[in-house]
Amino acid sequence: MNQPRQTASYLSKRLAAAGLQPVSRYGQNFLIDLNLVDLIANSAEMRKDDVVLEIGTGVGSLTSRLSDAAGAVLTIEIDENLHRLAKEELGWRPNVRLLQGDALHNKNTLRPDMMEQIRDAMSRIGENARFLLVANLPYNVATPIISNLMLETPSPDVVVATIQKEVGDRIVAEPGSKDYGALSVWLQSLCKCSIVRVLSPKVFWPRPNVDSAIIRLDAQPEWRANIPDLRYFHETVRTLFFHRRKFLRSVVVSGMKGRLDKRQVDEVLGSLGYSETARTEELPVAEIQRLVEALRQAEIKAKSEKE
Ligand SMILES: C[S@@+](CC[C@H](N)C(=O)[O-])C[C@H]1O[C@@H](n2cnc3c(N)ncnc32)[C@H](O)[C@@H]1O
Repeated sequence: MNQPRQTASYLSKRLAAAGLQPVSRYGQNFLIDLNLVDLIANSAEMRKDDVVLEIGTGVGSLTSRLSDAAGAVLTIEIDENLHRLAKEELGWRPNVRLLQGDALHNKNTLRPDMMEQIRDAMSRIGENARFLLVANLPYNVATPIISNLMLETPSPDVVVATIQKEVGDRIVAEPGSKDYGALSVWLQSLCKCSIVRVLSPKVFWPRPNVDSAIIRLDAQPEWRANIPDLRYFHETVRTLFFHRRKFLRSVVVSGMKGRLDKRQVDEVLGSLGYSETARTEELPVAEIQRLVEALRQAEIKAKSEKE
């Protein structure tokens, strides 16, 4: 089967022939530079024992490259019309499964049957199977998709995704910078994070209003194993960055309300040597991990004292 020639005019004609137009609420900005579609696929360094999840099939141009390189591809598209078009293009490929629907079950969870299919595909491939997310993600849901995927079983070994550049900057941000926040700490605690390429709006049709970036995340299982309670860590990091401008002490006191009192919070912060004027956004990732674990232990102690 011929690969679609993904230029803006090819795509607009193809959609028009099906009576369709890009739907902006679904973040339908299609990559029209085939070299960049290749760059995304190549950056993932796929193997035949990889199971790849693609969120946002579109008309399937990245999907066909994923199918060529990986063992199995599960691709999901929210738009019924695009799902139908992609099925016509890709339906003959034995290692591609196309799902129609929302990849997110709600803002904190991915669609359970999608994850079930990933697990099934991995068990079919066997013990060397890896799980990858490779996608040109819809920008409005890129952050919950990547963040929540890290809490799933399996979580991805590698993520290569096109996202809004601003989100990419937040992912790789260093402590003390304006972009450093909960997303940086969460993902940098679990993965080596890098920006592969910044993309101008020109390489998409229709053009988005913002720059984009291809990011790559490489999971580090030994880092993950150092975090005793991932869900607690995820939630608490979000709490710590909720009020960026406040001092750490007042952020922790308000975030831990009903769980730890002021004296208990001061004990934790004192034991870690934080001054009155410390701020969360200045703390390196490893220090935030230490702080969250100390808060968790203090909560466990406080609960056991109540009982
Ligand atoms: C940026 S486009 C990428 C399309 C194609 N993969 C490409 O590279 O040109 C994002 C796609 O995700 C789809 N989409 C948006 N929200 C979605 C969601 N919650 N679940 C699944 N697909 C979604 C859109 O309809 C759109 O086709």
